[in-house]
Amino acid sequence: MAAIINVKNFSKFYGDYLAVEDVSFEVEEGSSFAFLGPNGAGKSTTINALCTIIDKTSGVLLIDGEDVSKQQKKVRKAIGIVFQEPTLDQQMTVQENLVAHCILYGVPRDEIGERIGILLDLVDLLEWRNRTVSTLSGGMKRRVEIVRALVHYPKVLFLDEPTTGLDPQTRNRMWEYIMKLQKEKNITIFLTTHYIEEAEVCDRVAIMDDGKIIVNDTPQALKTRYTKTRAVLKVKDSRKAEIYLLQQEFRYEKSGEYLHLEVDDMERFIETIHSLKDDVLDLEVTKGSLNDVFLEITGKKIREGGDAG
Ligand SMILES: Nc1ncnc2c1ncn2[C@@H]1O[C@H](COP(=O)(O)OP(=O)(O)OP(=O)(O)O)[C@@H](O)[C@H]1O
Repeated sequence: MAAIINVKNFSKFYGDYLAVEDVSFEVEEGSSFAFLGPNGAGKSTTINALCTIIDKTSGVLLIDGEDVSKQQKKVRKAIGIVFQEPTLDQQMTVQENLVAHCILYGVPRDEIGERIGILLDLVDLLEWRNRTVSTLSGGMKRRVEIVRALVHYPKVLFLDEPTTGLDPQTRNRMWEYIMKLQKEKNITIFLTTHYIEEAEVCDRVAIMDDGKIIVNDTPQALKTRYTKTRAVLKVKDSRKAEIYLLQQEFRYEKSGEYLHLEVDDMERFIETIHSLKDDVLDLEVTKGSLNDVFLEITGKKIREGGDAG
């Protein structure tokens, strides 16, 4: 698949301060890409440069083949943005906010009503279209913002901490809506978040620290590379199993009926389980979490300074 976002050697100085240093990455069309990092890592700077809100110091940033510094109008039409801070007009109705956005983005007038209707329906807000925004809940407002970001049919949707401050249930529902919209419209999602479970369901995860991208891979590959796989084993004859594990040089701990071990070499582990198969009563194998990956790479917890919601 082709890359729809293409960043090469991007750097950004604020005065003398180098906030982003020589960052390169690509995002495939139709995929979801989570951009993680501790506070001050340079995520907003990168997203703002891609969204034409700030200019780069050096490098090349392309969206759908267009240079974000030179083709700002084209790029703005190709993207939708949902920021953490709400930007809807509180005194206007849902419909009025969305129509104003459509006009600004040159959506053909005879399509405006239908597009708004379809998208509001997808996020279960059709019957709220004539309500004043100030009367909606936080989660509903955020859904309206997502509809607004999509109503001009962008190819890329930028979500900068879109669910911060929402309760866990609303966050889950929001995320379901986002995934549904992504599938139906084949939109590319570029997400920054402090909630690791939102990154977990993305196709790729990049972790930024101190202005640089440290890793960029699938969640599964990151977990395999940066965390330990652990196994918990229950056997009929624990002495026999323990002797075998020691012979095979596995480190293990005993806890009640269970043996806990670290799996450094999956092939050797599978062979071991195969040899013990007549004795094994129960087996659970778990990889470390994306949280563990984040901690291993940055030395910080992802929610440090983030919203604890
Ligand atoms: N306008 C600015 N002027 C000077 N320094 C800035 C400016 N904007 C950001 N910075 C600095 O650049 C660095 C990167 O900031 P940025 O906002 O991109 O980080 P972030 O990863 O988005 O952090 P957060 O998770 O807190 O939003 C930080 O050290 C920040 O203080």
